[in-house]
Parts: sequence; C-alpha cells; structure tokens
Amino acid sequence: MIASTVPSSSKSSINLPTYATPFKSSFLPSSFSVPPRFSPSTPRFQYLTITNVLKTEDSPNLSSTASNLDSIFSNSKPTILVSEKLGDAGLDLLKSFANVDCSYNLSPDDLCSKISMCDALIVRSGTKVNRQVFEAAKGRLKVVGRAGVGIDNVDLQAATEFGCLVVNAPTANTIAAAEHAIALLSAMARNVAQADASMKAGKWQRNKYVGVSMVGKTLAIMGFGKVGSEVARRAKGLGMHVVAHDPYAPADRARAIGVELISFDQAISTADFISLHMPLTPTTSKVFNDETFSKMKKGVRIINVARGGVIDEDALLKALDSGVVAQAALDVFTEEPPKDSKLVHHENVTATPHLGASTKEAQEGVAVEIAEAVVGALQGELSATAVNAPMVAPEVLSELAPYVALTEKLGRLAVQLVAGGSGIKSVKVVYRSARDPDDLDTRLVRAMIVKGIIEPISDSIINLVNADFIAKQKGLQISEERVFANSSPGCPFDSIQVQISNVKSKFASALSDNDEISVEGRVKYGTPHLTRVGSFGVDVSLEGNLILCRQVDQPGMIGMVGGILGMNNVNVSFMSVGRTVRGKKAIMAIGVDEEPDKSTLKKIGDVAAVEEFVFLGL
Ligand SMILES: NC(=O)c1ccc[n+]([C@@H]2O[C@H](COP(=O)([O-])OP(=O)(O)OC[C@H]3O[C@@H](n4cnc5c(N)ncnc54)[C@H](O)[C@@H]3O)[C@@H](O)[C@H]2O)c1
Ligand SMILES: O=C(O)[C@H](O)COP(=O)(O)O
Repeated sequence: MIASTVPSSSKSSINLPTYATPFKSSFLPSSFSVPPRFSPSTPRFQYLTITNVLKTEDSPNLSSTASNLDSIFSNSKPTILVSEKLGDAGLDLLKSFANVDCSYNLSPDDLCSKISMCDALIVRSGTKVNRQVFEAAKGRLKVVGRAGVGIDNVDLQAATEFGCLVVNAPTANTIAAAEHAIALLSAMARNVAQADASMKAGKWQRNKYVGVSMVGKTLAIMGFGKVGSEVARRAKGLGMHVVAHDPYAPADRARAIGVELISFDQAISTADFISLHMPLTPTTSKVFNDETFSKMKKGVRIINVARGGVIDEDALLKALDSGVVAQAALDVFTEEPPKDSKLVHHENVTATPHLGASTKEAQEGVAVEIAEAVVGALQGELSATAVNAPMVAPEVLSELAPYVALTEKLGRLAVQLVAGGSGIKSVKVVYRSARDPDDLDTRLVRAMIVKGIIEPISDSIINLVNADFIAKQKGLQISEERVFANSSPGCPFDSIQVQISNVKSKFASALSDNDEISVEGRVKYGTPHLTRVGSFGVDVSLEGNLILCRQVDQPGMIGMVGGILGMNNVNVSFMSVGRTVRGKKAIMAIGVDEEPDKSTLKKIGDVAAVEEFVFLGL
C-alpha cells in the first residue's frame, strides 16, 4: 500500500531546470531558477482550475453581476487585484499578462465586493485575507500571492477549502530583513533614535545616551531560518557570540556559520541580545510572555523584526518598566498600525513601522518573485512557492501530463458506472509501475481521480489544492496501491486502475471478480486509453463519449451496432471488442463523437444479443 488520503510521495526539495527567461529573478540563489512563464513549451496543466480561468466572463456567477471591474476589463484576460504597493517590475510583468487593478487601502467590505471579479489577489502584510474574502470570491479567486514571506494574514485553511492556491515570495526580502535587524540592534545599543530626537529638540545630552557595546556580547537568534541565518552572519562580523534556537533547523547549517543551536530556555537565559526570527503560528503566538521574560538575564535587549504577535506586548511593557528588559527595538506589532501603543512611546523602545522588507531592492525582487508565481499559477503551472499545495517540479509535471488526462477520465467513467442510490465510500487506485515507489509522485493523478469522481456528482470544483480536503469532507476514502510492473521505468505508470467497492453498477460487466467497479487505463502514444472494464480487456482511446455494450460473442455484432449508430448520424471514433471465453460473453467499447439520442440507444438495446449497455460521457 502506498498511502491513504495523504500524499504518497512527498518530494522534500525540487530541482527546477534553468531556463533563459527575461523574468528570471536575480534575487533567487544561483542554484535555483524558475521556469519561463510565457514559453509555449512550458507544460501547462489546469490543475488549479477546472474551468478555464481565462474565460472569466463566461462564469455564471458574474454574468448577473454588473461590476466596475468587468466593465473596465471587458476582454478575455484574467484580472489581478493588487491591494498593496508593489514594485514596478512586478506590476509590468503582471500587466503583460492580465488586467491589473491596483486598489490600495481597501476596506474589508470593499475587498469583499471586488474579489468576485478577480482571478488573483496580491497582498503584502497589510491585507487580511480571511474566510469572508474567499466566500465573497464565489469560486473565481484562483490564487492569492503574498508579496513577502509571512502568510499569517492569509487564512490558509479557508484558501484550501475553496481550492485557492496561496503562493508567497520567500527569498527576495531576506537580506533586507536581516539588515534591518542589524540596523535596529546597533541603533538600540547606541541610542541613535533617542539621541537624534533629543538633538532635534535642541538638546546636547552626551551623558544621557551612553550606549552598550556589541562586541563580545551574546546574541540569541530565535528562529534560525533565512533571515535568522543572515542576521547571525552579520552579527558574527560585529564580533558577537551568536547562539540560536530553532527546533527545526539543521545543526550542520548552524555549524557552518559558527552558531551553536541550543534550547529555548538556554538561549533566553544566557543572551545579552535576543533577535526574533520565527514565524507567527499558534505555537509561537505570545511565546515571549511574563514567564519567559522572567527567565531572561536582567538588562537583556530584544529586537523583533518577525511578527508582533510572538510577543505578549503587555508583558514586554512590564518587563521594560521593571528593567528586566533594558531596551527593545520593534519593527512589528500585534496590531498594525498600533493604536495608542505605550510600547511605541516608551523611552527605551526604538520603533519602526514594519520596514524590514522595505528596501528598493527587496521590493523590486519581491514584486518580480510574486508576479512570476501568480502568472505561472494562472497559466496552470504548479508553483515552487506554493504554501498550501504540493510542489511538483516542471519535469515531473511534463511526464505526468497524459496521466493527468487519463486519471480524470477513469474517475469520470468509474463514477458513471455506479448505479443511482449507491453511496461511494471508498475508491482504490492501483498503479502498475516499474519505478521505485520513491520516484512515483502520485499526488497529481490522485487529485485528478478525485476530481473525475466527485465533480460529476456534486457542485464542488476540485483541484490539486483542495482534492484531499474535499474527498475527506465527502467521506470518500482514497487508498493507493502500487504494483511492480516489469515494464520500462522510463514511463511513470504502466497502467492505472480505479476500483470503487461496495456499490451496485448500472453495467454489471464493469464489476471485477471482487465485485468492485473496475476500470483500467494506459497511456498509449501519448493519449489515454481504456484498456480494461471489469474483467474484459478492451482498447479504446478515451476521447469524446463511450458506449459500453455487453453481448453474446457471435459474428455480426460490430456491424449491427455500428450500423445503428451510423444510420442515426453518430460517428464512431474507435471500437474495441473484448471477451473472456470465445462464444460466451463479450463487451464492445465504442468511442462516439456525438451523444446518441434516446431512440438510437433504444435500438441498440433492442438487438437480441445485446445483454446490457451504457452510455458514458467523458
Ligand atoms: N519585518 C519584516 O518586514 C520582515 C521581513 C521578512 C521576514 N519577516 C518575518 O520574519 C520571519 C522569518 O522569516 P524567514 O524568511 O527567515 O522565514 P524562514 O521560514 O526561513 O525561517 C523561520 C524559521 O523559524 C523557525 N521556527 C518555527 N517555529 C519556531 C519556534 N517555535 N521556535 C524557534 N524557531 C522556530 C523555522 O524552523 C524556520 O527555520 C517570518 O515571520 C517573516 O514573516 C519580517
Ligand atoms: O513577512 C514579510 O515578508 C515581511 O513582514 C514583509 O511584509 P510587507 O510585505 O508588508 O513589508
């Protein structure tokens, strides 16, 4: 067994090929590059949307809603709402692909009323993208792009439930944030802001603003990720002794920078300076509180360039008043902008208005990084910076393309074979493959099977983002089994079989010996083929529609049924006959371009040797 309802193969890292592209971000590490967004050769999958995202004006939700955006942008491009200031290079990239509406400082109500006209939304930390926004989007919003790292202002659970991809720009502002932390550290240690304010007030207070030195002091980095590591490098250059706490950071990375990873309590109790660089999560919320301040060295200095919410601000105020914390330098606040904050006005606090990412270079980099990710996602690519969907490398996508089509069709076929009234509870997918299980990424094809099964019988729109969630919500258990096939490992799958158990079938011949509805397919010459129905082998290309017909195995059946279809203007695209024993039962799988009308289907049913038949739309 591979897995049940959870990804069977999760790639911990992806290895994207290098492409020459005018939009390649120079802010990415040199070993990391992004695929071209506009090259016709880039594999495109509508993994994200089932309906064509570009034909937004066809959406029934929209036709009845007269909107400003739709009347302004009455063309077939997607619409992207940018709700906070974004760098020009990113905006230019977006505008070359989409209608771009830059509306800054929207109220929550205004955001909700605009959002149903938008395919993508790009935000920074100032826009709250909560459940109401996804509800108001009425299914049109496909991507939320966070132009920065922290995604604590986006309700990821709601995004996933609504099938909306969330992408961020995790690399372009790292240096800016680290530099700001160092700027705050030095400014705080030497009272730069306070002394400057005093001089501007006409004073010359040399004795009042005696600072503390940094060299030889211990700096504890709390959260040793991208920003934390860069702060560590710079602090070591200042001659500081740097320790770090991060439950998930690899020790070898810390060692390479000359930083010791230690426990939370050890870090906060030994440090002279503490710099915060962990994300805001339920675990880190208010992790700096009365109890933790009481464990700190008296006179400690704190820098927060991460998120305001990791500190209990009332507790920090008390610690500053009591002198446990000598000084704090804060770039981020629980509420932004902070209202009547005693902290901001405290004489031992240096405050900046969330400026960590605000350098020209970082903002241009972030804008390009997020624009590339959003445009790519709207074009159906899987993003390397997806926050709520598995990352799939372009080369993996490329080879999975025909299997994506195959599995959606197998799912659609299988569900149409279920007799009305049967509740589908469990689906098993059997992959025959010559590949090592670790080289078999089934997340995308599994999502397409869920889509094929659920979409025809519900109003859910399924994509890679929400497939597992919706399957679970509908009580559908998807299990996966991998069977070794003695075939070429060059192809990811030899065959894929979809089995639905504990249901009745409207076409009894689709039941396997184990009484499950069973359909199997393969990719042949790049196109999906149906190769088995129940225990009957067939071979028919999965395009158009399909008639499955079981008859007595006798001469003339193909001509007879084909004749009925031809006489009634139904074009047969493929036909295949499979039987178990000569002269007993056989099934015909007939591909048809048009849907036969009822009287034509009745004529097929009236053929004496035909025992059962079913029409299936693909
Ligand atoms: N002020 C700004 O403008 C600004 C700019 C950039 C980043 N940030 C914020 O800084 C934070 C870090 O950004 P990053 O790019 O380094 O992210 P990152 O994901 O690279 O690093 C975060 C690190 O925190 C660690 N972590 C998670 N939980 C922890 C815990 N309980 N205790 C200690 N460590 C924990 C993670 O393992 C990870 O290594 C984010 O919250 C981000 O939003 C702020
Ligand atoms: O998480 C981040 O990337 C920073 O906090 C930057 O936020 P901003 O985009 O609002 O400046």
